Amino acid sequence: MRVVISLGGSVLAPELDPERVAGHASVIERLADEGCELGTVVGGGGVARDYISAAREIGANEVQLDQIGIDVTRINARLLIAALGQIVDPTPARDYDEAGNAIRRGDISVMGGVMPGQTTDAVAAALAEYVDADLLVYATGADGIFDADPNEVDDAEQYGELSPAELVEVIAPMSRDAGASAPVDILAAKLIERSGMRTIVLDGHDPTAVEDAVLRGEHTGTDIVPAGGGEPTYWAQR
Ligand SMILES: Nc1ncnc2c1ncn2[C@@H]1O[C@H](COP(=O)(O)OP(=O)(O)O)[C@@H](O)[C@H]1O
Ligand SMILES: O=c1ccn([C@@H]2O[C@H](COP(=O)(O)OP(=O)(O)O)[C@@H](O)[C@H]2O)c(=O)[nH]1
Repeated sequence: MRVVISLGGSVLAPELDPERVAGHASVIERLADEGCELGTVVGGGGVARDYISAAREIGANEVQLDQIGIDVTRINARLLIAALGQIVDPTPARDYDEAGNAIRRGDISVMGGVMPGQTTDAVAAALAEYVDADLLVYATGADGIFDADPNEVDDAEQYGELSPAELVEVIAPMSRDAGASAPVDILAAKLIERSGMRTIVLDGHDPTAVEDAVLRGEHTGTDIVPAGGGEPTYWAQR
């Protein structure tokens, strides 16, 4: 089973904590031990937002801010690689070919951002389509997609399941500025719609949530189920 995991910066590196990074790396190693082929895409987290807000104050434009964000995601990729030992491609992939080649060799691939105007959510969706993944998992700061930000609105309601077209509709009004917060960005939603990729969005603060979802199909987040997706049997295909 081939899986792409998007580890949001808010779960991997809200601030720098080596134990947190090691916890996520342990889960990735266990998934590899269970026979999963893995591509991992990491976000920028608090450090990226600090850099972006400082540069915005100085007068940087949105593309410059995105470039700063991308650089930080690549540093976070190196941090996760450092925690993953021997079974990982030691260099963060700069594009989808590099990531795909590493995965085909049997290595875990880790990458950050690739180009301005998007976030690592879109990178993960593109990588999942490129390597023909069975499953795409977003480990983020909320337990799925809600009708409002659940960290801001007390009675926000979760969508247990969405079609890819519904996902696009829910995500479309959210901000696209550098450093903006959304569980999945609009380009990611459109790529998921185009590819029909089976996708889960879940709260990744506890790294074992990803393991439960991938190996056992157990999670409390949002399932994005393409038309004709049928029963989610992917975890039985390992
Ligand atoms: N409709 C929504 N549903 C879920 N989360 C939302 C929504 N709107 C805003 N958010 C916020 O988006 C955050 C995820 O964005 P971000 O912090 O950039 O995550 P990540 O680091 O995982 O990419 C969530 O923690 C939540 O506070
Ligand atoms: O392909 C990419 C990936 C990231 N970014 C920039 O880097 C920031 C941090 O990445 P991301 O939002 O994925 O991090 P997270 O929200 O997970 O901390 C984004 O807001 C963008 O400004 C970008 O421009 N292109």
